[in-house]
Amino acid sequence: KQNLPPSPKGFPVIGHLHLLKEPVHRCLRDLSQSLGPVFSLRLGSCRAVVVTSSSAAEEFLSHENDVVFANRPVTTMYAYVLYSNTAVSVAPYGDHWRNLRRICTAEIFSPARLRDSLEIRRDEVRSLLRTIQAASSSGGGGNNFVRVELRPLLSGFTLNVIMRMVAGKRYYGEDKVRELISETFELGGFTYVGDFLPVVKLFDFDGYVKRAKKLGSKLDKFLQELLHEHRGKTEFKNTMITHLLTLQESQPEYYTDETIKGLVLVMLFAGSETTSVTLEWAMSNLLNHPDVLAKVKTELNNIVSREGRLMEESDTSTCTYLNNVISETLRLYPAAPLLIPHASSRDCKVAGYDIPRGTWLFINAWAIQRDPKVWDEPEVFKPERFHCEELKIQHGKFLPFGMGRRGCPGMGLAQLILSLALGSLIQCFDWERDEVDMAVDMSEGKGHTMPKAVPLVAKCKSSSILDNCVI
Ligand code: HEM
Repeated sequence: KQNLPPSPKGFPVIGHLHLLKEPVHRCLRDLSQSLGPVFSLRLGSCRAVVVTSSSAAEEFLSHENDVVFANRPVTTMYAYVLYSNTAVSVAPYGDHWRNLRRICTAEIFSPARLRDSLEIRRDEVRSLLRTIQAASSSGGGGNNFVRVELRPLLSGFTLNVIMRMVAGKRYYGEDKVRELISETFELGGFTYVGDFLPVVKLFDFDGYVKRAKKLGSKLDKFLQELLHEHRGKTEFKNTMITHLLTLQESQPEYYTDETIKGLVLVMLFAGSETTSVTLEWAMSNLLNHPDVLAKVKTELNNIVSREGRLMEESDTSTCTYLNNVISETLRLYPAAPLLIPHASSRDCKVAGYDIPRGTWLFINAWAIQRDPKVWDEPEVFKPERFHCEELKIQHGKFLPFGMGRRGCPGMGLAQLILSLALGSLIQCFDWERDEVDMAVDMSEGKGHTMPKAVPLVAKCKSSSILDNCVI
């Protein structure tokens, strides 16, 4: 008798699992065109609701319902990798999660902690610029444009920023962390078929459970070593781990080893690839829109270069057009197109529908941010639209960092990294497409963070500012 959201025709046992094709956000948007902005799917034994309109998103994640949907689905992968689903990104809503979020707000992302780590971000951006400068001079220097493969540079850069903030170490060139992170992404936390069809998990036909267990113990070993190093040595000052270990001494019940390891892992998983993928999309957009690129350069010349210096983090709030470019990139290419799935903790009624307890909730941010009912020329890259400050705070319409209680706590840090890195790349180099007459391919590849299908290769040469400034 329940009034459930509409649903397509499904099969016994598998329900609608067969309908999900990569890229899933596109496939769900297509389904919404016939089923409407709120529809439900049966994924094996799990029920899911998919939301594709800004008003419905706001209703699901608004004050009243936000608390009901503040849970996360429980998955096999995070049971092994994120300490029995207890790390901040996957923990069920409740006291433990609230405590983790409090630690994030007060001890990791507070303005004071971000100020403490400013030098790290500055240093890593300079190191990225030096690498590109070296490549451009080895290509003949002067007026010659040289080819640069940006993906490995950008992903190395963001991983180093996060690793240094967390553990005081650079990891560029060392493959251990990268391998562990990419194996985790490969196993895919919310897409394992065994979480929907328990029989698959029970017999572990594809060896997934075995791999997840093995990966969990490799990650734990790596993290325990990091904690051990930090306990033994005084050279690690001002890292997230030393800070949390100091707090552990006075409040051991809150800051257990497991809590600290879980926080470190989540920072690495949630913070590095999301940011590097966004930088790659932003550069790709700019190469396809040389007029926009020129406008960003002019803004940077007017605010920074005319003072004969390189961009600093303190400039990021003043460079509004640059920030609009980043917002427009996140609108068209959100690194978490379906956010992270939420789950309902009790039966509720939303948008006129009955939603049973335990329902998975997918908010299709990618589709909402391209909805022609909300956005003028939604498929066009137009940073000017963000001149209107209001757009950034209309939660249900622009939600690349999610919204409500489970919204991204790293948003401020991500914006600092994105703005400083993108601004510095544009200030210090002139950029053009690898093949001048051919647009950069903007198709989406496979993966949770919606990476580009074709890694970005661009051409660049040093700007005149580098003649006067030492990086
Ligand atoms: C461009 C960069 C980033 C994007 C687009 C992004 C986006 C998101 C989104 C969409 C969510 C889920 C929100 C929801 O479920 O409603 C999320 C959660 C989260 N993000 Fe980010 N994020 C970024 C960078 C970062 C960084 C740099 C960090 C930390 C170093 C971080 C840490 C987290 C954590 C811990 C959560 C889980 C929150 C919870 O479940 O309570 N993110 N992020």
